[in-house]
Amino acid sequence: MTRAGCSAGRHRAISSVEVIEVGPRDGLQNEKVSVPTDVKVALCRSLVDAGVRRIETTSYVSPKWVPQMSDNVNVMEALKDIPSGVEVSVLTPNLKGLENAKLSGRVDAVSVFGAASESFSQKNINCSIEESISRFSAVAETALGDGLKVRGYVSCIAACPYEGPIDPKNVVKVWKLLKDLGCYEVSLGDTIGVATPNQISKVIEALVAEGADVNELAGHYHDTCGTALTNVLRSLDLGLSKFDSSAAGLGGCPYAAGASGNLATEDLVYLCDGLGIDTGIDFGKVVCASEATLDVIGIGNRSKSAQAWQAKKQT
Ligand SMILES: CC(C)(COP(=O)([O-])OP(=O)([O-])OC[C@H]1O[C@@H](n2cnc3c(N)ncnc32)[C@H](O)[C@@H]1OP(=O)([O-])[O-])[C@@H](O)C(=O)NCCC(=O)NCCSC(=O)C[C@@](C)(O)CC(=O)[O-]
Repeated sequence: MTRAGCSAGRHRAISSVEVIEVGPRDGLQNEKVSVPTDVKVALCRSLVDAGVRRIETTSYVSPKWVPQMSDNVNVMEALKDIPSGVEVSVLTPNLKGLENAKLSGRVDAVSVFGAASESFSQKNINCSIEESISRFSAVAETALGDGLKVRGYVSCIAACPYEGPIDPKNVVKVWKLLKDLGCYEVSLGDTIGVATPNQISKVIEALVAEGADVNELAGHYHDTCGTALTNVLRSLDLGLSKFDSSAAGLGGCPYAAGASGNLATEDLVYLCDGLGIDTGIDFGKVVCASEATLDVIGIGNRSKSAQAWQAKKQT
């Protein structure tokens, strides 16, 4: 049976998936409980020990806007010795963020984060899309000149918490601008976690029609409506092999009310393991990696596969 807009079963041709662990940043930026620096650092280390090879450790944003990330300098100082084979990335919305990130000495890639919605751009980074691109341009030029990689995000690829549905054309517009700045990869954010697979297809197909290389796109799907994994499956069908996820399904966005956590890394790994797709990540180790963080926050693991694994372990 062929699904609309894609050939069924193409995911079987993908033999490995790159997991970009965003829990320490996207996961923790929105938690009400402030997580101590040493707990964040231990989370990052345990995730790397579980096999994570790309990790977004923190963000260099205004501490007034996102106080949960205000210990960025200390987090990065403690992570200086993360093995060189692990790509460490951080969010940098402007030159001030970039300059601070560079001081850490252990950042491989910086991420600029734009949106396909004007309202979200204003709420999230206090400027229009056009102004954000001009700021990102300065960040990208300096970062690339300093030998850093630059990653791009497009938020609200399917819907915006303030404007509702978003036309894929707006996603294409921002993707092009980010690509022109020199982003090696653009992460497609279903920021409020409402997209369904056909919407994801429309966005990816619109990008590919305008020349996007699927190897330079990543899926960043929140799981508010329980569709994140199905969106991964559809993305695999369409050739994507890079996905952002968050240990234990932590997360949300401070400027997207009601948005729940990211796709859980455990669920992504469980799916890939079942499909015979290599992630390099040990499922049991990644479940254990977030335990101390969850204890501090006072919540359980939000991943269904992790919950099942934990229940089985207790019997
Ligand atoms: C972008 C700004 C800084 C503009 O904020 P602003 O207030 O317009 O900036 P400003 O240039 O007017 O500066 C105001 C103050 O902020 C300081 N400042 C200025 N820049 C920095 C910086 N880099 N680091 C530290 N401090 C900074 C600056 O020094 C000044 O300090 P003051 O003089 O008042 O003491 C602000 O709006 C901000 O920090 N926003 C937070 C954005 C954020 O982190 N959002 C959540 C992440 S995005 C997301 O979750 C979506 C994503 C990526 O996951 C994908 C998806 O799911 O879709």
